[in-house]
This record gives sequence, C-alpha cells and structure tokens, in this order.
Amino acid sequence: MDHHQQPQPQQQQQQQREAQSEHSGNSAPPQQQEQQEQQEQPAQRVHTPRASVTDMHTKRSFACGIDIGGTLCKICYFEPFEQEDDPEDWREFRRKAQALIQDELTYGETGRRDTHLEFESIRLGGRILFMRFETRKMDDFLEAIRSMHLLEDHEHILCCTGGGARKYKKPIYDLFHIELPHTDELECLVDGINFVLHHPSPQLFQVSHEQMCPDGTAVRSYLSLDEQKSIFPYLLVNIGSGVSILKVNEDGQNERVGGSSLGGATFFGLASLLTGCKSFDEALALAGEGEASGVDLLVGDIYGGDYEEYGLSADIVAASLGKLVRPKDREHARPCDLARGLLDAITNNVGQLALLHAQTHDVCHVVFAGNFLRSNCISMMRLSYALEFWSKGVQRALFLKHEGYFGAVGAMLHILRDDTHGECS
Ligand SMILES: Nc1ncnc2c1ncn2[C@@H]1O[C@H](COP(=O)(O)OP(=O)(O)OP(=O)(O)O)[C@@H](O)[C@H]1O
Ligand SMILES: CC(C)(CO)[C@@H](O)C(=O)NCCC(=O)O
Repeated sequence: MDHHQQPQPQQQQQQQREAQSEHSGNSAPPQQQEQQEQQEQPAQRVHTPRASVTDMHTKRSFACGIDIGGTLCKICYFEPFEQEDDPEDWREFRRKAQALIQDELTYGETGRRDTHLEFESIRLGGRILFMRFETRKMDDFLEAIRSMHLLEDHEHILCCTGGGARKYKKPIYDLFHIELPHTDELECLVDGINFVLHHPSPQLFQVSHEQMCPDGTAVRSYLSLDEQKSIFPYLLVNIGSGVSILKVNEDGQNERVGGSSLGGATFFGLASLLTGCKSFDEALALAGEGEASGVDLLVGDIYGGDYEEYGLSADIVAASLGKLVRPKDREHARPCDLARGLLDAITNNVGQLALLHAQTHDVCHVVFAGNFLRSNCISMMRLSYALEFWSKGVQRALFLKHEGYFGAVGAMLHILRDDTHGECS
C-alpha cells in the first residue's frame, strides 16, 4: 500500500459495503453470477460457537486436528501427559504415533514438523505438536497412516477441517472404511485463535516496520498476556490460499465480512510461473533481493514527476507490475524484482481490504493469520506500516506466533470438547 495515497473516502466505503452485501462477503463475483442473481441472496451469517473455548469442559484423550487447505495440510496433535494407570492400548498408540512423528520419512519432501511451536497445556493436560505438508501429498500421508495401522480403533481421536475435509471424505472412506468427523474451517480457525489467546504464553505480536533483526527476521514485540486477552472485538484476516476476513467477538461469535481471491496461492503460483522458483521459501528469498520499482509502473513513469494536484508523488506505484506491458521492460525484468513486485501487490491489496473492513466494522485490532505470513517479514512489515500510517495509529496490525495452524488447533479442540457436561456459556 502506498503511504502517500489518501484513505478511501466515506462514499467509496459505502459503495464497497453495498457491493459486499450483494456478494455475501465475497470480493469477486461468482462465476455464474447471472444465475445467482435470480436467486435470493443469503443473509450475512453470524456464527455462534457451541461453547466458548475458554470455559468448555474437556476430556482426557489423544486428539489430532487436521486442516486440509487449498495449499497446505496442517496437523495439530495433542498427546496427554503420561500416567501410570494409562491403559495398554493408550501406551501402544503413543508409541506408534511417536514413531510416525519422529520419522523423517513421514514428512516427505514438502513436510515439516515445527518443533519450535510445540507447547504444553496444563489446562488440557498434555503437549501440543505441529506438522504440515503440501496438500498435493495427501495420498502419501494417508498411505503412511494406513501402513502403521494407526487408525484402527482410534478414528475417534481424529477431526478434519478445511475444504479438503470434504474433498477427501470419500478417499478416506475408501481407504479406511470410516467416516472421519469433520467440522467447519472458519469456526475452527476462530476457536483455535481464541484458545491460544487465553493460553498463558505470549502469542500476539506487533512488528517494527523500521528495523529488522540481523538474521533478516522481523523485530517482534509481544503483547502482555492481559493485552492479548483484551483485543476483542477484532478483525481476523486469514491469508491462506485465498483470503477470508472475519469480525470476531469475545464469545467467539463471528461473521465473515469479506474476502479476496488474491491470496497466498496467487503469490506462490504466479511467482513460480514468473521466476521458476520451486518453493514458497525460495520465492520469499528472491523477493527479499528484489526491488518492486523494477517492474511497477510509478506515477513518475507516467507524469515524468509528481502529480501534485492530487498529492501523488513521483515514487508512488501507479500500477503494480505495470512496467511489464512494455516489451523492453518485460525482457529485462529480473526474477527477484518480479517476485518482489508480486509480493508487494498481493500484500498491498490485503492491507487495503483489511483497513477498509476494520473501519467499516469499527474495530481497532486487525489480527493477521495464515501461512502466507510464515517467515514472511516483508509482508508483515508492510502490513504493519500501512495500517498504522493509513489509520493514523487508530488500527494496528497484530500477528500470531502459530501462523497458519489455528484451523488444526480448532479441530483438535473439537475432539477434546467433552459434551457429556452439557453446554456451557
Ligand atoms: N511450505 C509452503 N508451501 C507452500 N505454500 C506455503 C508454504 N509456506 C507458506 N506458504 C504460503 O501459505 C499459503 C497457504 O496458507 P494456509 O496453509 O494458511 O492456507 P490453506 O489452508 O492452504 O488455504 P485455504 O485456507 O485458502 O484453503 C500458500 O498459498 C503460500 O502462499
Ligand atoms: C475458500 C476459502 C474459504 C478456503 O479456505 C478461502 O480460500 C477464501 O476465503 N478465499 C477467498 C474467497 C473470496 O472471498 O473471494
């Protein structure tokens, strides 16, 4: 987002609100718009959780939440602390699961175990572990589970979420002859975040947009535990393959107020095409070496200087990646500049949407989640600067230590939720 441009005037916000309600919170109109327009538009849905994660009853059990997303599959595994009187089948399951978790082969070329994110929860009475791999490797993962006979008699500890929970329902049934429970991805996301916000360890942080750590990571300042619990209501901007924007209230009640189809997969997909990079991390590293001005069309490129009348200085981006319309510039574009231009374009767009929705819904705290921000200090710094500058310090960007794992955390909580105690508020 270019900081010299003026924030959107009220009138534009109103138009945006109207457009948004027409498309039920979607930024891009559906493909079969004509057909849909003839049908009645659904009202905005407010989701109320069954029981707040902060005071729900939990049971002692193993639990595995799997969030099967458009790009990445995230796993959150809960292992209860060992007790002397644990039944033998628990001991056996623990051994098998540990063998699978510790085996490098389990993760394949795209998989990782994020040991730095593991933590113990006294409240749940166990340890929480995190793993991820690319969703395109789902078949290999299912085969690993099958060959270990891990699910036999233990399918009740598994809960899937994400779009893939529906997509893989049949393949899972065909392989294991079981129907795994699945639950809504955005409800899981909100549940997962609200759980960690109330966990007694720092989760939420701001980043400095002025300086970086010597190792190239963002300078983080964590909120205090009291502050972390007091950010409600907040705007949740989840940047996964696509972008979902939700307003979340203290009790976990939430509403999807918007979204964008220009998200993490747009960046990674186009960066792969334009630069030949092979991984998300490589795309980020390239972007870190590049200059967006090598590919962006600036106001100065069009005006030959400032556009003073409307306060647009020469160095403002007039059109992201806009220089690429010129054959000569296209020929000489460096891969690193292309990656940077693309990264900035996607980030700016999310930042502008986030701010607009925060202002429209009158919330100050904008919490960014999703794996697009994993190790992505360029985008975090940019979002942070943009929100602060544009809102004159009213809105602030906050980030989460557990990045894109919250859907999986929410699915894990779904297993641990003990409904035999009835509903609690
Ligand atoms: N190792 C990685 N491999 C691929 N993409 C990655 C990786 N690490 C981070 N990313 C980025 O994270 C995005 C996926 O984020 P996330 O896991 O939160 O979403 P998702 O659940 O796959 O998508 P959606 O929720 O839209 O279905 C990718 O599109 C990419 O931009
Ligand atoms: C479709 C989901 C919810 C899948 O996680 C996500 O990718 C998303 O919010 N995409 C953006 C859709 C839109 O609002 O244009």
